Amino acid sequence: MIQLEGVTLSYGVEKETILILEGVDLNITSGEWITLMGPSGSGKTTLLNVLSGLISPSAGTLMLEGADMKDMKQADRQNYFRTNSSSVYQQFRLLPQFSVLENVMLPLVPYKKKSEIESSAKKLIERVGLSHRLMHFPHQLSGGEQQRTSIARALLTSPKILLCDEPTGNLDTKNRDNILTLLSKLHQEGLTIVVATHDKAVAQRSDRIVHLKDGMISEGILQS
Ligand SMILES: Nc1ncnc2c1ncn2[C@@H]1O[C@H](COP(=O)(O)OP(=O)(O)OP(=O)(O)O)[C@@H](O)[C@H]1O
Repeated sequence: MIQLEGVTLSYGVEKETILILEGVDLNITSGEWITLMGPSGSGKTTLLNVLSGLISPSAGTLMLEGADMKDMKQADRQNYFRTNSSSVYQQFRLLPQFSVLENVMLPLVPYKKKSEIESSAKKLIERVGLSHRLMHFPHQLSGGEQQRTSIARALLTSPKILLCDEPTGNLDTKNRDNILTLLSKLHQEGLTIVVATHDKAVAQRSDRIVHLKDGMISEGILQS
């Protein structure tokens, strides 16, 4: 589905070049759940940002469904990422002035009429168990409810790959388990998932753990 070969990312800060990712090789197969683990600053979020198209590698190859990203027109590339991948964040990133329903509808508001999006959004809100919270605002929700709202929002575009950055980082154990159960169901239904986390309980649900250290993949362990 997505292959990274020798992906390197560096930033120029003042006169220095800082290497954030170095020669990352990673093959993400359709339907698998990969967990990225590694110390703080090892490059997990940066790698997710490369996978979501937010950052382009400085060197190396990113193959999207067999096509080299470098050979794609910018509009095709943007369209690929917009329609194939969605992200979930530790801080939820819901818009405070909008209701649960409005937040979940947001990704498609620029592209479709609201009347066309509303029923899909409501189905997803039901899916994450929040139908009774439709018109509530983020500040009226618990952390777990906010994260379930953000997952519903991420699913609105029917992505093939879900990229999650510390999705349970702000949650207590019960809410973490709810989110993990939801992610596991989505995975069983065929969604490809990549999660960056420090939490071993999250990693245990995945097919594969990829360890990052200083921007390099240090090992990959296959779980039974
Ligand atoms: N725009 C930038 N300019 C310069 N350095 C950056 C930039 N973005 C990230 N970095 C650096 O890249 C390194 C990797 O950051 P990243 O956020 O990917 O790590 P991480 O593994 O996700 O960390 P954490 O577990 O703390 O979230 C860090 O040293 C960070 O300071």
